[in-house]
Amino acid sequence: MKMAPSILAANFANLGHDVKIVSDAGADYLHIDIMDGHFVPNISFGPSIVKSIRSYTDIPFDVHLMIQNPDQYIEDFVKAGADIITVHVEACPHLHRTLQLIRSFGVKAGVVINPATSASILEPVLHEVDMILCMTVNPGFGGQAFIPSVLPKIEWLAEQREKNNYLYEIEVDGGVNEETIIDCANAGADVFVAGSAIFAKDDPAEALQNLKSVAMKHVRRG
Ligand SMILES: O=C(CO)[C@@H](O)[C@H](O)COP(=O)(O)O
Repeated sequence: MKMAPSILAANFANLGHDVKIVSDAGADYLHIDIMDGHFVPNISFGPSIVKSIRSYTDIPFDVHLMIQNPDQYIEDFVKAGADIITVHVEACPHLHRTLQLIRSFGVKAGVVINPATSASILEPVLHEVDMILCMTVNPGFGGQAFIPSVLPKIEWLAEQREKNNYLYEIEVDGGVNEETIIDCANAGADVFVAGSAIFAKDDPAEALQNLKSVAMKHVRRG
C-alpha cells in the first residue's frame, strides 16, 4: 500500500516546504499533475517546476501527464526528475509507441484511464506496463467527489493481475479520503493519490499516515 500525495493541492508559493513535509511523513511517491488546458480544462505547471522540487526529496516522482501530444514532452519530464510517467489512453493514438518512448529513457511507464473509459481497452498492454492509474474523478481539478462506478474497473484490473501474474501497480486518483480509500483498497488498488485529503488538512503528515493505515487494514484478499 503506497501513498502518493498530489501536489496540486499544495501551496505553490511554498512547494519545496510542502514536498518535504509529505516526504518526511512517509509518502511513497510524489504525485505530480501536469495539465495543459487542452486535454483537460485547467493549466498546472511544466518541467521547470518539477525540476525545482527534485532536490527536496528522494522519493520517486510519479508524473501524471494530462496533456495532448505527450510524446513531445516526455524527455523534458525525465530530465526534470520523473521516475514514473503515466499518459492517458484517451490522449495517445499510438499508445504502444508512447509507452516504448517512456521506457527508452529508463523510467517506469503507466497508463491512465478516465472514469468513462473501459479498462478492457488496456488489455493489449497490461503485460508490459508498470502502473495503471484509474481516475476516480474526471481529470482537471482537485477537490472533486469520488466516482464509485470506477470500482468494478479496479477489481477487474486486480483480477487480471492475479490471473496472469502481471506486475503493474493499480493507482487511484481523485476524491480519495478516509472513507473512499477503503473501497479502493478492497477493490485491489495499491497506490493512493490524495490531494485535498492531505494538503487541505491542518496536519498533512498526520493525514497521510492515517490514510495509509486505513488502506493497510483493507488490503484486497484475492
Ligand atoms: O489528477 C488529479 C485531478 O485531475 C488529481 O491528482 C487531483 O489532484 C486529486 O485531488 P483530490 O481529489 O485528492 O483533491
